Amino acid sequence: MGAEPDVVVWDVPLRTRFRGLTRRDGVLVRGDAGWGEFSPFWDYDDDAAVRWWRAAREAADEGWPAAVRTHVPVNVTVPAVDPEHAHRIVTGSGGCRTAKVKVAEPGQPTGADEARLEAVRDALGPHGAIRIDANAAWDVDTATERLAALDRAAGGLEYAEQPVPGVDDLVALRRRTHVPLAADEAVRRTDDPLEVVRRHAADVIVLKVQPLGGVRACLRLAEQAGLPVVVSSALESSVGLAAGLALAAALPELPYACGLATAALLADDLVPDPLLPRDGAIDVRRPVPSAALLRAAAAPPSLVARWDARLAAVRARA
Ligand SMILES: O=C(O)CCC(=O)C1=CC=C[C@@H](O)[C@@H]1C(=O)O
Ligand SMILES: [Mg+2]
Repeated sequence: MGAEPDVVVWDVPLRTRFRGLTRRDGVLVRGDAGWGEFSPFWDYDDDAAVRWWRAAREAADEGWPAAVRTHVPVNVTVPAVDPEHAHRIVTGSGGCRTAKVKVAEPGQPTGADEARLEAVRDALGPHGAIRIDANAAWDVDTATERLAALDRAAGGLEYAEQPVPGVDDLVALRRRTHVPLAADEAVRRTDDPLEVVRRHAADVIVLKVQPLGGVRACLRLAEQAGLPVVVSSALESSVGLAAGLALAAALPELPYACGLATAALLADDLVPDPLLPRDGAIDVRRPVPSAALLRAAAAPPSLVARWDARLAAVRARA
């Protein structure tokens, strides 16, 4: 057997369609500190992907700052599935007491979101917390009306993540709803991630390690923001999730469950001991990929060629 390669292109199926995807792919790179993950979604251009590359290099070359906690409470992530499926996902989540439910999926009939939220409430019980994520699907009027209806259907919403697209819309909506608002795309898809904070556009900010350039970059943002932070995944393998976990573990305060339980959405993983919750929390650790699982998840040659070209373009910009 030869030495293991230091760059691996992987490709695994999802259990359920999520964000329009049925598979997830990316690159692992190995450095002195361990493996890092580089897996920008294909709708991020090469300039935007530079931050994802910095996060991968930080993981591979430096590792992460010290943890101040040993486990991180997480939400179960419920894709835009039918009510029975949503119920099963929550009851099989590994004890999560918070659920994040995707809503406003294009093409779904009226009432689908309400039915999913009722099922999630039934599965969680009265003391669980339910948050929704609309991925910027609504305008301000629609969001005002939908948040009132979904707040009722859920028996109370903890918050709504990015119900409307931009900072202006969040500011306007915030005056018209009592549901707290979390900013995700308004933080990770902009050159000015703190605009939401300066303009009082959100109650909570969502931080994702790869799109924001690494654990240390996120820790700086959290400190400057001074708002509650929810660390969420970018649907990574457990290698990439470990960086999110390291961020959540290093934050001085962690008032909300984090969106890091997404290994459950992947049908395969790259490590023998994926980062899945037990009793609603994930233990802070850094799992190591196995050669056998990397071989099993190896991408086909056409996809390897696409990633090689993308890596070269992004590294030239970094
Ligand atoms: O926050 C979670 O519960 C899981 C992560 C998650 O929802 C997302 C991961 C990756 C891409 C995004 O479209 C999506 C999100 O919008 O937050
Ligand atoms: Mg989101």
